Amino acid sequence: MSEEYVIDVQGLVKRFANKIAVNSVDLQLKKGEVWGFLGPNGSGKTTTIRMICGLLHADEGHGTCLGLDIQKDAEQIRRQTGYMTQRFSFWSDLSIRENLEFVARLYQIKNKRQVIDDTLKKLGLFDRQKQLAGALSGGWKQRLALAAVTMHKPKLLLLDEPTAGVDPQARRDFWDEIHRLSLDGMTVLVSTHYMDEAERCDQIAYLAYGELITKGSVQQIIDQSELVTIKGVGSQVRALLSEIKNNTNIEQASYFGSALHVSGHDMTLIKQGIEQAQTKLNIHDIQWQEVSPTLEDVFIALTQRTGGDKRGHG
Ligand SMILES: Nc1ncnc2c1ncn2[C@@H]1O[C@H](COP(=O)(O)OP(=O)(O)OP(=O)(O)O)[C@@H](O)[C@H]1O
Repeated sequence: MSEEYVIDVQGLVKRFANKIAVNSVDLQLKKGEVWGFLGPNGSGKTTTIRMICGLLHADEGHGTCLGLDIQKDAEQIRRQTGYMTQRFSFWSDLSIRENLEFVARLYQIKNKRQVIDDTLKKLGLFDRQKQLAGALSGGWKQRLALAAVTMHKPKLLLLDEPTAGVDPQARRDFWDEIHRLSLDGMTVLVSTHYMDEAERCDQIAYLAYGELITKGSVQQIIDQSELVTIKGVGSQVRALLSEIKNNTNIEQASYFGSALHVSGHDMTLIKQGIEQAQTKLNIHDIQWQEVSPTLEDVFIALTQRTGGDKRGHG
C-alpha cells in the first residue's frame, strides 16, 4: 500500500448486467484533502464510492483505502469510514440524541455519553438534542447525518450528495464543518451537482458515462480544458441562442443570468459563428467580451464531448 494516499485505487470497473457503470477509474486522495466528485446523473459516482469503501465488489481493478485492500478488507474499511448515503435515514420518531445513541451502540463507541455530548456541541445540535429527527428542516437533518457518520471519528468521510435540497445558508454551514473536519486530518470525498460546492474543494474528479474524464484543482481543470468563452450582453441576446447552437463550430451556448456564454476551442471560429447568426437575424446591439470559462462551462463541454464520442462509437 502507499503510505501517501488515503485512497489509492486503479482500474476500477463495475458492470450491472451487460452495462458498464464504472470503467477503469483511478483515484488517489491524500490525507486531509477535500475532493469533489462530479458528473451527470448516472455517471457512476455512487458506484465508485461504494467500491472504494468495500460495500460493492469491483469486477476489475484493485487498490487500497486507508491502507486496506478494497477487495479483501471491506469490514475494516467500513469501520474507519463515515459514509453518508444519498438517502441517509433516521428514526424520525426518536430525538436527535436518541438517534445518536443508537448509532453509538452500532459502532460500539466507548464513553458514549461524552462522545455524544461533544458531537452535539461541535455540530451546533446540543440545544436541539431533544427535538424529534422527523421534525427537523433539511439543513438540520444534514447536520444530524454528519454527526452520525463522524461520531466514531473516521479517518475518511464519503458523502454522497449530502446537501441536495438544502438551502444556501445551511449548505454553507455544512461546508464550513467539512473544512473543519479536514483541518483535523480527515480526508473527504463529496459527490455533488453544485458548482459552488465543487469550487470549495481542493481537488475535483469528474466522471461521465462511467469514465474519469478529468481531475485536478478548479484552475487546473479549467486550464486543461483549453476551452475559450465569450460573453454577450444586450437586449436581444435571447433571440440568438438557437441560431448560435446550430453552428457546428460552437460547442456550447447557454445563458448565465441575462448574459449568453458561448464556448468552443477556437475563438476565431466562435466569433465567425456569432457574426453569421447576428447577420442572419439582423441583431447588432450585443456587446461581446472574452471571459474565462466557468467550471460549469467546462463540465458541460466535457460531458457533451464525451457523449458525442460514445454515440459516435455506438
Ligand atoms: N444496483 C444496480 N443495479 C443495476 N444498475 C445499477 C445499480 N446501481 C447503479 N446502477 C446503474 O449504474 C449507473 C451508475 O449509477 P450511479 O448511481 O453510480 O451514478 P451516479 O453518478 O451516482 O448518479 P446520480 O448523480 O444520479 O446519483 C447508472 O446507469 C445506474 O442506473
